[in-house]
Amino acid sequence: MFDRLRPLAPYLKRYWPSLAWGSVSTILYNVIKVMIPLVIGHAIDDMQHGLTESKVMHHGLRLLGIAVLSAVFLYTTRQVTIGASREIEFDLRNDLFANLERQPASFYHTHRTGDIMARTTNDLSAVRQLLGPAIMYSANTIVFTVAALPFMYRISPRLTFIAFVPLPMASVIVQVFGNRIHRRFERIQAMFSDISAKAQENFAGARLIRAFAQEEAEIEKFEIANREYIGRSLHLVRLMAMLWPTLEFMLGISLMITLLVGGHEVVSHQISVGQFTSFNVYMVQLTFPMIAVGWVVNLFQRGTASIVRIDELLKQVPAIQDGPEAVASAGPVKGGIEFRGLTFAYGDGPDVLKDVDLTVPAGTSLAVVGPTGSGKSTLVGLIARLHDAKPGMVLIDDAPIREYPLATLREGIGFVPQETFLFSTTIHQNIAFGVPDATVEQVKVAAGIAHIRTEIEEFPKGFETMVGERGVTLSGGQKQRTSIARAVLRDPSILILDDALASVDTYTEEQILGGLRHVMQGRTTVLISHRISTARNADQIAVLDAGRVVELGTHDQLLAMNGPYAELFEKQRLEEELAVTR
Ligand SMILES: Nc1ncnc2c1ncn2[C@@H]1O[C@H](COP(=O)(O)OP(=O)(O)OP(=O)(O)O)[C@@H](O)[C@H]1O
Repeated sequence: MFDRLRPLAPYLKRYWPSLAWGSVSTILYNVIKVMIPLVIGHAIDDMQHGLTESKVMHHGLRLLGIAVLSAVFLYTTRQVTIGASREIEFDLRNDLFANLERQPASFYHTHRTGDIMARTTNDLSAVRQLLGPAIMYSANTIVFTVAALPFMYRISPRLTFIAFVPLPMASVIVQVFGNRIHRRFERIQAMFSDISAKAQENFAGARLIRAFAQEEAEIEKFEIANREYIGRSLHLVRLMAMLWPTLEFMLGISLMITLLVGGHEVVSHQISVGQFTSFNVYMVQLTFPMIAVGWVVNLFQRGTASIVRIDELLKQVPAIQDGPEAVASAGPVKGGIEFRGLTFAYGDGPDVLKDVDLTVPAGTSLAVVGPTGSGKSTLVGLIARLHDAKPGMVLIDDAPIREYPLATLREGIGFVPQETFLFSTTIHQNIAFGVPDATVEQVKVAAGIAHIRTEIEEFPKGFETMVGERGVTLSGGQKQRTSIARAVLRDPSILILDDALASVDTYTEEQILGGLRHVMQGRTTVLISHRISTARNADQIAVLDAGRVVELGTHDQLLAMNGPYAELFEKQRLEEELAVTR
């Protein structure tokens, strides 16, 4: 079990002063608590040998002193230990978030959001319980038992031995139960992740579910998963319900043995009534710490299961990060892009791009057209290192792309992805994302270039309008243009538009392209499109088909080739004519 706790070592080390102080408080608290039975024992013995008012007062004051001191140390124990567990929880949560934030997009394709959320909430809370209450209660039990044993032994070695006989049995029971609890808890946590993931997907895909009238079916599926979860939880509850009474029963037997054997020792004058009473008070004082062992074991089992799940996320090394070849002084990016004999596959999958040779001089534009699935998004994703090509296949300003630190590379790129994403905040904040010190005027200018400024200003709150869950829902085209404004505001050397004009009409498209042409003078633009109208003015147009560049040239050159581009152009021209005559 301790092996599994190893990931916590650096955190425990960081807070060792608190933990050390917590340990000192725990020891002092328990040492003081051990005095209570002794004082009571003395008081009872005094009753048999002429009790006076002053003696009563004396014992009373001693008990009061003990109560005050133990209260103080109990307070510091709880405050320091639970406080440290909260600090560690804080650090762990930050580290988890930071590591998740550095993961490439592919990580989120292979890990479900709900599962990640469950690990960062439920599992984290289980780890905190282990670090706080579990450690505190087990330390209390151990220290109190160690402190009380010599006193109990001094009263009667035989009685101590006999009273403690059932306890090893109790620990065996706890161990057996503990293993089962651990296994069941692991299954419960895994199921909880499943349920969270299911709920998250349902909320995110709410529109689709309504559109396909799948509410009832989804509710039913959720209910099945939920029933399974509760079934497994009840299994655990049953186990726990058996553990506690078993432990209490063992302690009851201990008390009974104490009464039988101790009573006999009192009758035969081996120990006094006061000593017998002290012994009993010790046994009662030990009851809760012993019962707590069962609960603590449960917390330990849960916590260790959870730390393993959290550690899996913490250990996840971002697949794309600065390597040894990154040159700290590289950059800033000027905008020259080259794909040299580029062949690329996702993981062990088939080649998605094959032998791509393309050069985009800084300050020029490249349009990429081609059928769906031909590799267009993959190609532009390689420029921002959203996925990594083999070394030497992608060059920026004639240097291998990996020589640029990721931050420098991405600072020089404005990326408008195919699927736009807006945060639940104001339109201003959404556009200024990545440029936190952008002025209101700069945001407005960027919105103007993306041809969305007037529409935003028509909202009652203008650029301060909230988007998403807490505000307005923008149309697909409005979202795309907000996303373009966001990329333009970064003042990038390379602007990448991945089918970013698909949701706007041809008139708006023309206006945006006109604005961009002006802004992007001297900078590099790469745009993906299904429409010839978007691509036709680019300095170069590459036609991709099944991962290969099948045609490359200007609009006029490609038309003259009479190949797939000319075919596409003709098809779209006819479609436009039909739309006009209809
Ligand atoms: N993350 C990924 N993991 C594995 N395969 C992927 C991944 N992303 C894309 N692919 C595969 O790579 C191929 C090219 O996809 P890509 O998105 O680059 O095409 P595209 O030309 O941009 O298509 P579209 O015009 O439909 O957006 C497709 O076969 C796709 O299934």
